[in-house]
Amino acid sequence: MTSPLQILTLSLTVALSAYFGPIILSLLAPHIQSLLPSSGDGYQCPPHSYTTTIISLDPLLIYIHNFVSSIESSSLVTLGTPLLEPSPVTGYGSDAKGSQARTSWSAPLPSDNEFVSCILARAESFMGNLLLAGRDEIGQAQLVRYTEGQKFDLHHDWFSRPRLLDDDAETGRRRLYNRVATIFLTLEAKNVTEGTGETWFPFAKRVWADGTKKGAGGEEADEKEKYWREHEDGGLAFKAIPGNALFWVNLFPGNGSGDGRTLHAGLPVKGNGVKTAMNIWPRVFFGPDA
Ligand SMILES: O=C(O)CCC(=O)C(=O)O
Ligand SMILES: [Fe+2]
Repeated sequence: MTSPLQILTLSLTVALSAYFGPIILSLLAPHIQSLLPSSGDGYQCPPHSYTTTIISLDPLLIYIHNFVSSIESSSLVTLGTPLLEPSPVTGYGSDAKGSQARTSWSAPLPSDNEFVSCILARAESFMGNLLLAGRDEIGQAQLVRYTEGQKFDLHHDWFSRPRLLDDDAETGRRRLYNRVATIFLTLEAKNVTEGTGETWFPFAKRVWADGTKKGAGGEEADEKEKYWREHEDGGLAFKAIPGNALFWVNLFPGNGSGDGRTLHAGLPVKGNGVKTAMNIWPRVFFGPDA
């Protein structure tokens, strides 16, 4: 027989769950999707939860914290790893493979994969008014991997002359494009030691570069220095931290020409370090066929 104490306990449990249940659910809701399995089954693109810090205003360079979750990172790495090949260098007019300037591995990522399309949509929404709907494109994502000694020497991501879109070859349309901006996202950094595998911008200056070491943020500024440092040869070097990304604008807004101050390098990964990252290069189109 059920005792009065059991009935009381049961009623209390029901009442408490009815009261606290919705509160607990609403607290968990933003995190539930990122806890789903990495197989892709049942994955639904969650709303973003990144935060941003403006590093430089001119050119615009923004540090993005937690652009992707660890589930998203590992799924992208798993997806792209079997596709990796020696990296081409496309910025200088030809797609030379095996260049000594860029010794990493890379792979285009299929845009129809649910993780890739989710991150591209996130990137596109981050870009806001930089892309014109119906004309411009977010482009194809690229996975890159660096192992011992691999690097990408100083370069720009923009093309010195806009390129013709290969996809137009069959239609006779002649659309010219350039990479208006870059989102460079670190997905994995295994055994990547301090001072190695960084992304270095020799001309980057902090907004608050006024000769003093710290910004107005005080302790907050100290905290942020975990993510980047002043490089001994000038500019700023950003550490490879999984989930975090760099966003910068490659082209001058007025005439669409490339901004030389966006020069950057992927510094060598040393020892048994492995850095895996993702490039997103949104395209703006020019010319009468755009
Ligand atoms: O590896 C890096 O830190 C930068 C890579 C890069 O600049 C590129 O792939 O275009
Ligand atoms: Fe680059």
